Amino acid sequence: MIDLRIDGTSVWIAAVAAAVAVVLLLFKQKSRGITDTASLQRPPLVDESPETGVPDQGNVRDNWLARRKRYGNVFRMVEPTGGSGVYVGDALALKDVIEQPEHFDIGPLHIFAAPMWGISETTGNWLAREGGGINVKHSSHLFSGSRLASLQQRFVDAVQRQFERMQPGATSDLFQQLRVCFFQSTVEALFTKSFPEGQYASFCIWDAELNAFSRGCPPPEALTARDSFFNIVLQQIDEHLSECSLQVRELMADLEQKHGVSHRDAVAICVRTTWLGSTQSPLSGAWIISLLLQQPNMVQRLRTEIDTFRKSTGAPKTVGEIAANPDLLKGDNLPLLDNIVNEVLRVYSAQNVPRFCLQDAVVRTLGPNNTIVPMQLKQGDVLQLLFWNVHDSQHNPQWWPEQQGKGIKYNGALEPFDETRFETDRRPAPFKIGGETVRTWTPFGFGMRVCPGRYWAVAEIKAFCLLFLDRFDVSSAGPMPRPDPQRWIGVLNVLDPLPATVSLRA
Ligand code: HEM
Repeated sequence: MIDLRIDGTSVWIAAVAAAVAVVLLLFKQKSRGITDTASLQRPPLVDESPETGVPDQGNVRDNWLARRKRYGNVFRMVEPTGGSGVYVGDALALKDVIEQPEHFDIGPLHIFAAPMWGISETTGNWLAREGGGINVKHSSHLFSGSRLASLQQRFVDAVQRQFERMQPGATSDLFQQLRVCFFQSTVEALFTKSFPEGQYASFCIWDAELNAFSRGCPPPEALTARDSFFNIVLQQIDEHLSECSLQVRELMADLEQKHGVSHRDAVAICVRTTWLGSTQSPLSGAWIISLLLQQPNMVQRLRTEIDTFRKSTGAPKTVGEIAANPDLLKGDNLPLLDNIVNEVLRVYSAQNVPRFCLQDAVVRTLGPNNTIVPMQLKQGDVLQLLFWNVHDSQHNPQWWPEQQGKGIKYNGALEPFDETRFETDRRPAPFKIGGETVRTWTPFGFGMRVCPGRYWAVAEIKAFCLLFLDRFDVSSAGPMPRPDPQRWIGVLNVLDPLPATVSLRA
């Protein structure tokens, strides 16, 4: 997931703005034929909000909330560095952006972000043009159907190996332990069982520095961490390709043979996909178990749900067999688990993805009483699409109504956790405006750039949860850890440890 933070220290946006001239040149040809709003009656520019407009709140999350309170769901922010970005958290404006890829593209941003994964300038340019779309489309194919099933089986085998090694009886930071297990299982599933252990701490150092890589000045320790991860992936591919997942083998073959990407760059694109698959999912897995430990009654209900389902499947299946089969994990079979995963994605996953405005364009935003307020975006604007803002139940109670007595607001979370809001009769529906349908639930984005790993993400989070509950009991769990308000945008990082003792279930 693309994690571009809006903290005061970030000069990412400034770097992008400074390079706009280059990008515009690159995209001159592409922009031909796009309607220029000069010929239309111009709606107002997205409000310009001077940096001084809202006092610094001390962390990324509270800065965002204060700005939203003052400027609404779509606003231009002038960063302390002088660069500017437009934050789009309005359901209708998001639709307009996503559905006009000819106006709003992620492509140019690939050029700046390429060093994050060791992608060369040439391939960064290819990704910025046709390569980005090709890669997302091919990845969607790789992470679905029978290919997904084989990857999921590898993931489940890897989780079981990890869980076998967990020390029952010891008290430790369970949140951290779970993240590590999930991460290791992900890389073993994608590559091989011999993927060296102990990489997660270094991965996190690198993962936190997308902004710095994008502006060309990563800290030395992040560069070392990236290179170390890159070299392990390179070694896995060069020395054990036949043992790697279908996903890795087919991605490499497609990039090298069909698109003429160099071997090193094909590896770098694999590194990028692995990174995208290893940032959010391990955190989501750890958040879900942490939440369950706060609600023993929910654990009991989940165990009953899985037992009932196991027995209903003709020849009874083991939990491992169910966890390895993405079809069996679907919401119709295990509705409580499905609702919990959705609510984790809603409350503990603050989605933020960037787009670049290729040509002056108008987007519609929602005004009071279902009115439509058009706003103008300028060529060169860097947009941050905030899907999570639409999911915010406190901010949008019309789509996410609360029910008396339901939901628990945990320490540091912005809103109550209430998995019942995804039950059939409460499930969020898209809303209609003038006969047009607008989405209100998009944890993986939508349209041409929708997350190609979404089915795997959901299947692996569910499998991780089921395998854990099947194998372990937990005692003396500490309180729910708080999400880190400084690392707000992207799936939420954790601020506190979760001390807990695991024991094997009888
Ligand atoms: C909880 C887990 C995850 C969440 C919430 C998530 C969410 C997202 C979102 C919101 C986007 C951007 C969509 C857009 O630009 O409009 C995205 C892109 C992407 N995700 Fe995921 N994702 C998750 C897990 C995964 C996994 C497991 C993989 C695969 C290993 C993956 C691979 C990708 C790729 C390849 C892209 C496309 C980036 C591009 O445009 O080139 N994601 N994801």
